[in-house]
Amino acid sequence: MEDNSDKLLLLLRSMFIHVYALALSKVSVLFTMVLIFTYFFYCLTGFCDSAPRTLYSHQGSDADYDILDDHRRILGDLRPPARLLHDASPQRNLTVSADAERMDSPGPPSERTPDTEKDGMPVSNTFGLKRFPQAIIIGVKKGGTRALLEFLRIHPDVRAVGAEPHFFDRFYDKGLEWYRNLMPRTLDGQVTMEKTPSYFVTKEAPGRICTMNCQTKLIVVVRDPVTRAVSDYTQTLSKNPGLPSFQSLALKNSSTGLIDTTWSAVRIGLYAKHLENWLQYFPLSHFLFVSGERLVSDPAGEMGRVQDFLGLKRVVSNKHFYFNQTKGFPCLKKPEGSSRPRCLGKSKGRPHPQIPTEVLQRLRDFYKPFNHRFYQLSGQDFGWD
Ligand SMILES: Nc1ncnc2c1ncn2[C@@H]1O[C@H](COP(=O)(O)OS(=O)(=O)O)[C@@H](OP(=O)(O)O)[C@H]1O
Repeated sequence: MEDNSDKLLLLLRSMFIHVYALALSKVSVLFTMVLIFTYFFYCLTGFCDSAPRTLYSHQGSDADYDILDDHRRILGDLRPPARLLHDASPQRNLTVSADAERMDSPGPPSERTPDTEKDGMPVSNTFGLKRFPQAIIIGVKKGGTRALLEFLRIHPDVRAVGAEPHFFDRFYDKGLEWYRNLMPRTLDGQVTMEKTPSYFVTKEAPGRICTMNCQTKLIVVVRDPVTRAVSDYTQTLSKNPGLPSFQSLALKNSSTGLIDTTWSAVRIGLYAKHLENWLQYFPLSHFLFVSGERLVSDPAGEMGRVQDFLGLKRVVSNKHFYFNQTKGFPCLKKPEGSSRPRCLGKSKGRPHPQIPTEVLQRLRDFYKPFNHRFYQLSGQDFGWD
C-alpha cells in the first residue's frame, strides 16, 4: 500500500516537472518572439539604421521633401534585393577609383558604427554597404533636381539619400566618414546618389568632391535662368511675404536697367561661370546636363539619357509617368509597394507671381551671352533664347 502511494507520488512529481518544463519553454518561446517583434518594429521605424539622419530640407532649398517616403523605402529595403532573387544585373560601367575604394574602409575607432566593422573588414547587419556616392546631382537650385532624384529612385539599382546632405558646402568639416554614414546601403553594382543643388555654385565643391573621388559622375539639371530666377524668388517670397518686388531685387537701378548680379537668384543662373570652375577639376565627360524643361515635357526621354549616363539598364520609362492635369506636371504612376500615385509636393510646380514683361526681357538680354557660352562649354543648345 505504502509502496503504491510512493509510486503515485513519484509519478505526480515527474508529471509536475514535465508540465513545469513545458510551461517554461513556452514562456521562453513567447519571450523570444516578443523580442524579435520588438526588434523588427524598431527597425521598421528606422531606428536600427546607424546612419545619422539629417533633415536639412526645411532649412535648404528643397522645402517639401517627404520624410514619409524614406519610411516607405525602409519597408521596401526589407524585401530581399532583386539581384539576390535572380542575379541578372547588367554590366556596370561605373568606375570607382582606388582612393575611393580605400575610403570605403572603416574610419578610426571613434567613428565606427557597430555594423560597419568586424576584424578590419566592412560588414553589414542588413544588405549592402554604405559607400560614397558614385553620382551626385550638383545643381541647379530650382532646376527640377527633386523630380529627377525621385524619378531615379524608382530604379532598383539606384539608392539615394532623401534629404540634401549639404556636405560639400556646409558640413565639410564633419569629415568624409560622417558623409559616408549618411548614405544608404548598396549592393555591388547599385549606384549610391545624393542631390544638393547648391554644390553647383559653391567654389570649393569641385575640389572637395574630387578629393573624395575624381571619378564621381556629376548631373546638372539646368532650366532657363530667367524662369529659374523667378522660381527662386517665388520660394523666398513664400517664406517671407514682406519681400521687396522681383524687379527691385533684380535691377540695380530701375532707370538704367542694370542687373544686380550680387542677388543670388540672378547669380545662380550664370551657368557658364559656375561650369568653368567645375571644369578645372573634372573633364566634360563626367557631366550630364539634364534639361529641366524636357524633364517636364518628356520625363521618360530625359530619364533614358540619365540611365545611360549612369550605366544603368533603362528601367524607368514612359510606363512610370502620367501627366497630372491639376498639377500641370508629370507624376509617378502608382509605384510598386505604394498605395497611391505620387506627385511632388506643393512647393514643386507652384504658380509664379506676375513679373513685368520688360523686366523679364531685360533679364533675358542679360543672360544671352552667358547662355551661349554655356551651350559652347556643355556642347548642348538648350534653346532658351
Ligand atoms: N514632375 C514635376 N513636378 C513638380 N515640379 C517639377 C517637376 N518636374 C520639374 N519640376 C520643377 O522643379 C522645380 C523645383 O526644382 P528643384 O526640385 O530643383 O528645387 S530645389 O532647388 O530642390 O528647391 C519646380 O519649380 P517651380 O515650378 O518654380 O515650383 C518645377 O518647375
